[in-house]
Amino acid sequence: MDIPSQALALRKARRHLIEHGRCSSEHLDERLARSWQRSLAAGLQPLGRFDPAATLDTQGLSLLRARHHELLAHSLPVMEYLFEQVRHSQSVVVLADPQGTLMHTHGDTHFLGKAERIALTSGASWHEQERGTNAIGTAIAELSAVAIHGGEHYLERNGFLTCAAAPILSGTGQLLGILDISGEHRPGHPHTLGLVSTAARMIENRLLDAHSRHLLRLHLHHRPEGVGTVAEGIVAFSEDGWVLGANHSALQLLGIGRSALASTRLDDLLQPGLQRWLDAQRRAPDQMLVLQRPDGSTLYARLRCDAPPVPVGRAPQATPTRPVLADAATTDALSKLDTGDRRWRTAADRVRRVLGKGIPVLVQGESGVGKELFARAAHESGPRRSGPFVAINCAALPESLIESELFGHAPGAFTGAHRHGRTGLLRDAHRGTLFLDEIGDMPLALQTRLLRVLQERQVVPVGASAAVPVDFALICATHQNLRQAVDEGRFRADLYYRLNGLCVELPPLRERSDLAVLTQRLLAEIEPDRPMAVAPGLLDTFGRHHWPGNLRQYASLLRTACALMPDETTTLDWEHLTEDQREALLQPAWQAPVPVTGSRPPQSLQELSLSAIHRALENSRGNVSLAARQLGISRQTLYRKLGASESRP
Ligand SMILES: Nc1ncnc2c1ncn2[C@@H]1O[C@H](COP(=O)(O)OP(=O)(O)OP(=O)(O)O)[C@@H](O)[C@H]1O
Repeated sequence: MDIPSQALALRKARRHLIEHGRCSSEHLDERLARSWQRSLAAGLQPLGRFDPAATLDTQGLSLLRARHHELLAHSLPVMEYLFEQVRHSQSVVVLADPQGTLMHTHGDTHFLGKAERIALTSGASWHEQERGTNAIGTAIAELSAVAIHGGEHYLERNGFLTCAAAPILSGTGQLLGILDISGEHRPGHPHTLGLVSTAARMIENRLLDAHSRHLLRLHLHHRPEGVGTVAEGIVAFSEDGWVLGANHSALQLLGIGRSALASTRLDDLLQPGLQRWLDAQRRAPDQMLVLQRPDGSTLYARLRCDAPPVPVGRAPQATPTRPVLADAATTDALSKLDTGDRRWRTAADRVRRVLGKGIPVLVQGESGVGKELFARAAHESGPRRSGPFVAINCAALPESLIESELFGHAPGAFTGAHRHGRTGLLRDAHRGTLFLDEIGDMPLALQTRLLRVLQERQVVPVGASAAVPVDFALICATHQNLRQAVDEGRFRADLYYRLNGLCVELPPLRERSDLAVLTQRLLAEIEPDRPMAVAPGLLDTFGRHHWPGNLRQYASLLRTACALMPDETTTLDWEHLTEDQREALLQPAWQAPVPVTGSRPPQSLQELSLSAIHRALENSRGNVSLAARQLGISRQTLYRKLGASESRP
């Protein structure tokens, strides 16, 4: 149909709808007819007004953004790029959650004013049930990219809009969100749908990569030059070759549907088999693999693995167990803390297996790695979650009080005792979880009493004669090497074995592979109302820092930096850090190898100046003021030059 006859058909369909209160499929294409039908069934009137109650308040919006922080983090740069492409077309770029609630809008300020009047602002819902046919709502209903122009909108009041939206899917096909461009309805936005679909693919690929860090990934295409582009297929698979996730292009290239995920092995789809690729990759990590499909066609691929690859020569399993899909896996409290680090995830998976089985858990890790948060999440993920979680820091309790605090005491048991007695923390944890932090610091005499409680499952309060039964799950934590404490006689061996049912170790921050996502999570918690990001150069510096205080120190740095940032700023950069923080972050620079030049001489003026800065920092042993004085530049210029170099790809 040409444009005038389309417009005529649409007018007829609308008249029919208004006059007869029914949809006429005669004048509409199938998809539009389905959507109008759904809008009608939702009780919406084409000439009706929208209900303002469908907009989230600030708190609701903050919660929504916190819940989707990872999607937001990966989408924001793409949205900015997308907006550059439509800058002069009176448009906004919008990200909505899977229910059609707008989470972020980026756009033309003039049009944003207008958009605000039609509720195209964060917090508003554009679900079909609320607003009838529109690109966001209809893309959700149809689970495909959709453009809705002018009068195709079900509500007449939205007829001045043209919108194009594409779903963003996870590697297992779960709807994560909707990307949309909405603008004034004018003829001639022919490329917008393609643009928004490509941008959605970019976000999907970034998310799939981020979510699959713990898996092996093949990036493939039917041309070698296509690998690494937005058109590439990405397939994520387990070490024993089960396909666990794939983007749309990969499904097409491999000739499989989503239903094949978790039930198909790559060896059945591509030759030569997995072990040969792993061996090839080990010999030449960046080489392009040439793979054959069963129909004889060729695919080119690069293998990526952030985790250590399978040992060479490992025999393929005869009957590998079918895996559980990541999305179908738990959405418990532990998984909410999981930001993708493989060691952290392994610890969480192991703890999940023993929850509710009466096996004590010992969490080890440096101070500030999040042991208590982990223990609390483990409690909330297990069958005792409706019971209490009682956390005791054994190092912080005064020795004179620790016994009565833990075991309770009878009324008037000693001078200063509570008149009515105390139940004690062990009994407070009844039917819940007792978390003993810094267990390595518990005095030896108390270790003996604790051991008795754990063996007999009952407590005798101080000054009482009768024992009281207790029933709690036990999680202990320590930053000490308990085994060594046992060897040195500071910790009872029998208690150590009793506590150590399952021992897991949480990685220090400097060794985590998920810094970007973790940062995003922390920022979303600190600033739920601002979609924040860290400048890439600064994030690289964070990634190289030693972080002796681990997550506690990092969260505190981010918190201070966010507080110092102007309200309208959303990218955290060097200038938002305090002087002390900048100094501390640059401290390791003099220890690290000079990053730019390596063994080759500097190739440009910028490299030359950077190499001079690193040398000066080396000479001043990290003292920035001294290095700047030696170079004859201000401290600000030194930071700026370092920052600029770090944000270069
Ligand atoms: N996954 C996380 N997300 C957000 N914040 C976190 C996370 N893990 C830790 N933190 C932050 O780090 C701080 C320290 O966490 P936590 O007290 O659980 O560490 P810890 O290992 O038990 O420390 P310590 O050994 O000193 O007792 C918390 O107050 C919190 O601010």
